[in-house]
Amino acid sequence: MPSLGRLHLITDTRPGRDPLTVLRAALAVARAELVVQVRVTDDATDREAYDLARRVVALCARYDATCLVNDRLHVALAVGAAGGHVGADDLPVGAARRVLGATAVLGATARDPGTAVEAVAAGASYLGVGPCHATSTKTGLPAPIGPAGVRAVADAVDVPVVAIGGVTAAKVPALVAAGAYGVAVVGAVSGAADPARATAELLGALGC
Ligand SMILES: Cc1ncc(COP(=O)(O)OP(=O)(O)O)c(N)n1
Ligand SMILES: Cc1nc(C(=O)O)sc1CCOP(=O)(O)O
Ligand SMILES: [Mg+2]
Repeated sequence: MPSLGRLHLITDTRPGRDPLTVLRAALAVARAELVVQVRVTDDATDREAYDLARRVVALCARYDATCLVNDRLHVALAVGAAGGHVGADDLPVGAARRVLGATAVLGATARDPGTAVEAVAAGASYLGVGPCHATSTKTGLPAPIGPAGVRAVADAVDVPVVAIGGVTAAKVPALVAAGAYGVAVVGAVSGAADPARATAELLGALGC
């Protein structure tokens, strides 16, 4: 299984955002340390997801960075991504593992230790854990679990824990101290005036 980067950038495809421009800026700074998760809005077509994902795979390949695809595992396979990420509304982790194969990177969302242990037993190779802090990027989330919630999950599993939800560079040290291996962000990079600088700040906070 490929080693996992510690900074995960999730594409922001909301209206007015320019995910590929943001990605180019982030890749130039983070290079192989970056994991890019292609996440499109639920109303996007598979063709739109495919078109974005194949462009992201090509950009990542220039830097030896990792591309994952959120939810749509057939798109991950179609574009030759390194793997995918699933949550409670997606294929179960075991089924996702069967789809992607034994060597793919497979992330699963876990908000508590019990779910985390089950996800790892079913084949998850890392866990997305959150929401750590309040976020306006995604609606319908439960209350933030904070660093203590991250610690509870990290103590229960032996795969990398990637903290997500309202993560900024300033919040990274407490999350790492709680056992997070890495962080996943949307707004901290996509919403920054200078995405390259924001990427550098996140990497610095991670100690990369
Ligand atoms: C790294 C990471 N962690 C959690 C999620 C959330 O996945 P999910 O719960 O399936 O929600 P959607 O992203 O599909 O709306 C994630 N994408 N990445
Ligand atoms: C896509 C997503 N999933 C979350 C979860 O907790 O499952 S939080 C989130 C959005 C993260 O965006 P930002 O970095 O802008 O807060
Ligand atoms: Mg999902």
